[in-house]
Amino acid sequence: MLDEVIKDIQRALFESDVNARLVKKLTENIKKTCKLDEIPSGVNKKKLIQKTIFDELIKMVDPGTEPWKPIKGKVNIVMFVGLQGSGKTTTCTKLAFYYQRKGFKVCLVCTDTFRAGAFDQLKQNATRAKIPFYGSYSETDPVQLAIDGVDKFKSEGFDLIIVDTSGRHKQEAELFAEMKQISDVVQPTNSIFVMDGTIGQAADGQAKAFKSTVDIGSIIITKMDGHAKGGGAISAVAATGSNIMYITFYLPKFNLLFSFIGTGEHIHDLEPFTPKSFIGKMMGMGDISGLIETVKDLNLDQNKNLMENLEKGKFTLRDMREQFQTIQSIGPLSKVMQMMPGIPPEMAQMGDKEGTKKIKTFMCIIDSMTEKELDSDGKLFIQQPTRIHRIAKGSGGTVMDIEEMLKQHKMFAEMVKNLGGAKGMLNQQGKGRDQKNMQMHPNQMKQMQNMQQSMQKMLPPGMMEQMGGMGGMQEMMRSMMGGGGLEGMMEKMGMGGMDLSSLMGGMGASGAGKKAGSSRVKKR
Ligand SMILES: Nc1nc2c(ncn2[C@@H]2O[C@H](COP(=O)(O)OP(=O)(O)OP(=O)(O)O)[C@@H](O)[C@H]2O)c(=O)[nH]1
Repeated sequence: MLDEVIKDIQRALFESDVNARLVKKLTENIKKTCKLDEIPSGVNKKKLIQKTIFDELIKMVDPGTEPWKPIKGKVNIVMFVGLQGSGKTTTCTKLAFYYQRKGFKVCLVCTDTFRAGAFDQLKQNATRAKIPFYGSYSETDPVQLAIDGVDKFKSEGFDLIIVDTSGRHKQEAELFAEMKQISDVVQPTNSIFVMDGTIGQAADGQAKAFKSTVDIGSIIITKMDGHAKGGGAISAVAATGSNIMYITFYLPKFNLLFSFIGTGEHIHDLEPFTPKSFIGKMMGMGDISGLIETVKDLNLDQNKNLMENLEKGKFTLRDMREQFQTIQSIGPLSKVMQMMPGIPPEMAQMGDKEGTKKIKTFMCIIDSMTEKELDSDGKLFIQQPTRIHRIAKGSGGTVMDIEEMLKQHKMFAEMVKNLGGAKGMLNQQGKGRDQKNMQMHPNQMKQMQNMQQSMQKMLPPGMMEQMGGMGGMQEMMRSMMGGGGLEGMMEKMGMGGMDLSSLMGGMGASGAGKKAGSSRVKKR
């Protein structure tokens, strides 16, 4: 069994052009660690093999050091370099947006005078993301632009100044000379090399050439969109774009640190590179740490009004609107769903359109409410149904939409009330840790069932099965309500610390793997 699995993985890695020495080392390590003859009966050998492969793959992409991170309150100057079309300008805005969300005072400087339209592109991206920018239509000297832009933003107290430089189609002396001059005047705290993830073996030469000209601190690999195909260990390795595999497995050996990966053309499509998450996603295990980070970025506990209301067991329509707004700020729902183990990307995409549309409709409805209605518990709509018709007219939503939204709100409001406010919830969390089968009040049970039913209606077909059916969903919800929030939930689902074996068992991820694997076979 082990030999078979190893052969599969070797083939996949060779097909991906991964260096033969690395493949050999990986094989040796797996054989050394995974001594199947010595495993007592009762231990699931398949799971053990998968866990070993997981650990070994992580070792292959993990250089053991953290890439550079900006420090808040200091002037951090980041210079972006890379060939034309690698995705530099797009990635500059993505990175700026990423740190803006983390509370940095961020800005962008365009020094690309080579490509017509480069400044317009940066300007458009930056304006959309509300990020201050500097550039010029008349100044033709990139070095002067760099000096002026950086000076301006330094004097204005920005703590992260991102400088976009121009690219060329290939590695040319002119490009490197310009890059060096800008680097000399700007004195970047960190230079980031942006590399197109689809270039395969050309990555070596490119990385070496750029690294020998400026002191590159880290790499962002773009166009990794295809890599997140779910799947069991081996099929997923094969399903992964071959060129991307080559780069991710090979460049850490050059001592080049990956900081982020670009996963699409939109501003939200940037993810920190962490070996565990990367390999986990590759194996169809979701990205738990990414999910936790995204949730932390939302700073839900800093929403004073909501927290105060929850503590009192209150949940108004205004609170609901704030929740919708928060959800929107993290980008498309599919981004979050893709991080969840067992949900294949194509399924997440399916949920995206409908979910986002519904949230927009609900927000328009809430925006048409009066202050009194917003701060209410929604009962006044039952007492005076004419309010519903008024809102339908003003919001463009239908009476049915409004009723559906009010029903959702009522369900959550009652749940908050029944759980006895935030204090009650905390008590339940404590209990939940010790009690395997948390005792619920009949009211709570009913709320939970209602919630399950409406969630089921909102989920795309097939997703319910992915989540382990109604039983899986019940377990997840019980964990959410009683087991210490998201992290507790992961722990209960057997995903604390991304333990592969329990994950495979707990989530039915191998089933998702089969699907992804088979679609790959068809493609070839
Ligand atoms: N699918 C996908 N496309 C990307 C990604 N990053 C960038 N792109 C696209 O790649 C193309 C080139 O990106 P740019 O940001 O214009 O490239 P650049 O390196 O700034 O090019 P120059 O300014 O000419 O040097 C654009 O169409 C981007 O939308 C990514 O992560 N995934």
